[in-house]
Amino acid sequence: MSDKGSTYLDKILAAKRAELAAPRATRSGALTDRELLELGARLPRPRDFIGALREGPRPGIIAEFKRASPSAGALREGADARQIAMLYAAGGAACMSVLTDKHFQGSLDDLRSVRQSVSLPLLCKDFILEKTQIVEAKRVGADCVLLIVAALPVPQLRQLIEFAHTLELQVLCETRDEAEIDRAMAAGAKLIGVNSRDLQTFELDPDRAAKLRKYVPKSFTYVAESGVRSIDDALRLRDSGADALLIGSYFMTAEEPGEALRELVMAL
Ligand SMILES: O=P(O)(O)OC[C@@H](O)[C@@H](O)c1c[nH]c2ccccc12
Repeated sequence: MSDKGSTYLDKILAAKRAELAAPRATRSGALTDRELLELGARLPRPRDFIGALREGPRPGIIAEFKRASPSAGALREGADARQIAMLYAAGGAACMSVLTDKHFQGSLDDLRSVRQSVSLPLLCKDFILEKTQIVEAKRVGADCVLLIVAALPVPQLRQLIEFAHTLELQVLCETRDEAEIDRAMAAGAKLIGVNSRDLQTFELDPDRAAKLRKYVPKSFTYVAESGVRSIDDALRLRDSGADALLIGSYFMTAEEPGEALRELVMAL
């Protein structure tokens, strides 16, 4: 157990706030809300991330490009985002996620590279705290953004969901317990994720996503996030009723990421 105030999530969020407070090179840094909305609305229309998950065989796979994680360190030295994206697309991913936060050695450039190489719907996986980040995600080609309920007070969560939806971006709202699921649904989320890894401690509870499935009505799309380490893990989550599985490390550490994905998709 770690004290409140010194958890991993708190540290990452503090670093993110400092990053956001520093003068930025990007155009959207100094804009008013209205200017941000106008800028965001002019960007190309996003793809239908949720539709891609629901149309194909269930559960749809969201394959994640992830260079490293704070808990495991580097996952694949020198990984090339374009190349991995093409392997994921050919291997049968419904969608892709790109980790763009620097604690995971990611960047928005990775997302931009992936956008240039595949047409799959893309999730920008970052610690989003303000509207500028949503516009930046859309600018590099995201179709969906992650919002973490544990990182955002309810009014802010609601406002960011609404802002993303106005820009026609979809939102994956990440939760870890029943109370957070209720907050996500009340705030307007349609795509609900349950992360089996606790971002406060980085500990994995492999049954969490299956246990919490019953709290989310079928009209929402339910994503089981993290901790799939084998085909059996994926089958168990499928049987618990997950609509989609978000999987990163298992593919990134596989000798052949595209093959590992193809085998998993065939087994489901
Ligand atoms: O590598 P895994 O265990 O398959 O997990 C992927 C994804 O769920 C994980 O990267 C993740 C889920 N939510 C997050 C929030 C921030 C950073 C990372 C994450």
